[in-house]
Amino acid sequence: MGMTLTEKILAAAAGKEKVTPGEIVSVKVDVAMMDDILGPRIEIAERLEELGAKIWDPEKVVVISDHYTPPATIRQADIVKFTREWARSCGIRRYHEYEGACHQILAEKGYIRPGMIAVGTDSHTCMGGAVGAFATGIGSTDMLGVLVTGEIWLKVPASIKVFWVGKLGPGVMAKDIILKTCGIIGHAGATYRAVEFVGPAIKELPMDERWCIANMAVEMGAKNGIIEADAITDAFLEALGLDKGKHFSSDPDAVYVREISLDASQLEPQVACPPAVDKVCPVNEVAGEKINQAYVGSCTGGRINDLMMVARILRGRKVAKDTRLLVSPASREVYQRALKAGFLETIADAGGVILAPTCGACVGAHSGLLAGGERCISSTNRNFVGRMGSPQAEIYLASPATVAASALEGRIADPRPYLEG
Ligand SMILES: CC(C)[C@H](C(=O)O)[C@@H](O)C(=O)O
Ligand code: SF4
Repeated sequence: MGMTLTEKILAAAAGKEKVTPGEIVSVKVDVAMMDDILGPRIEIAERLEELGAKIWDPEKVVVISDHYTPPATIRQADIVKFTREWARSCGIRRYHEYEGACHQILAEKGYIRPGMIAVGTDSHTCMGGAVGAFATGIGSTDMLGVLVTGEIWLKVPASIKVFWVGKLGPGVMAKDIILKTCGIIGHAGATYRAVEFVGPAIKELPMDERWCIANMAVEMGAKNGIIEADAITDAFLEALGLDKGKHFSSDPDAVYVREISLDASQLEPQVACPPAVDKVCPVNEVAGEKINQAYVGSCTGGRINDLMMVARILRGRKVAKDTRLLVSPASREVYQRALKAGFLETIADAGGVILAPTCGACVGAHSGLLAGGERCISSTNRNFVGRMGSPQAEIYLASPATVAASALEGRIADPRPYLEG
């Protein structure tokens, strides 16, 4: 009986020929990421000191201050200062702040590569699976164990295969693929599972779009989301001057606990309705709902490909009166590329407001952008009560294309008419 991609990566990292779902293995970690909000300040620094323990390999540790940059309170500023000083004191060279969301930094710097084991103190660390690595979010206690030993124990997750055939139509994006998938599997339907995305519709996606899909695996409860590395992955890493890593692929006779087959050519733009990520429907079922705010940003939907799509829809048009369009590039690097490409100018000319690259708005770390009774459509990954501000505000999740079209109309809108011709 063969192994799946996830099982093969875990077997190699555990130094074993074979692993089976449910088995407990100890694997060597290649990348350990901590962010400011759940990183060293949450007991890790203190416990390491108490233990008199050293970090097993500072070169494999990445620390990123992103949730609290820019700080909205003095306490947040203190946390960023503590995180920065701790990283320096431990000789951690790869410390980043004011550069954007942690998962985008891990991605665009090529810190995570095919075949690697990557762990991070943030639930969307699974985004690293987009390059054919095993990447998962862990808590601070587990991270303490990783920092001291360089290993982590894992229960091998059984795999779900999501097979996407066909080709996405104009105005339909990877976010629509992952929202549709979340709607089918449900917010807990992949609990402690690996979700492997395969098929021609996935294979033709550029890296920017693959990150979005792997990022939201955790919104189905998944342990990890993963896309097999291929020539597109290699080209992405080559452009960074990095090695291709170790490519693995699922055996033809690999065993999956569930297999779902979907057709991207039939896929319409999707929307996740408040207050759950799996309350998903085609955009036209909620089109016309008034919105007060449209948000483009985050590690899910703030990349250059997203900003290019937003600029394409906004070009020569104006954001609706009484509607706020806020755009936060996923990282400083994306910001600079979008500036050079003129996308930010186009967005600003249409009436969009460009915010700094930050987690802040996505997770309400800036004490929230939304007042009670307001409605926002957002390219982010969570729409829980109170996520972006008032508990009486509502958040719809959608692709950057749908967000842009909705900003123009001041109501939830299908982006496809804006892309015809
Ligand atoms: C605040 C942080 C712990 C959280 C996460 O782990 O995902 C955040 O990044 C989020 O998006 O909700
Ligand atoms: S989901 Fe939002 S808050 Fe969480 S890491 Fe990504 S950008 Fe930051």
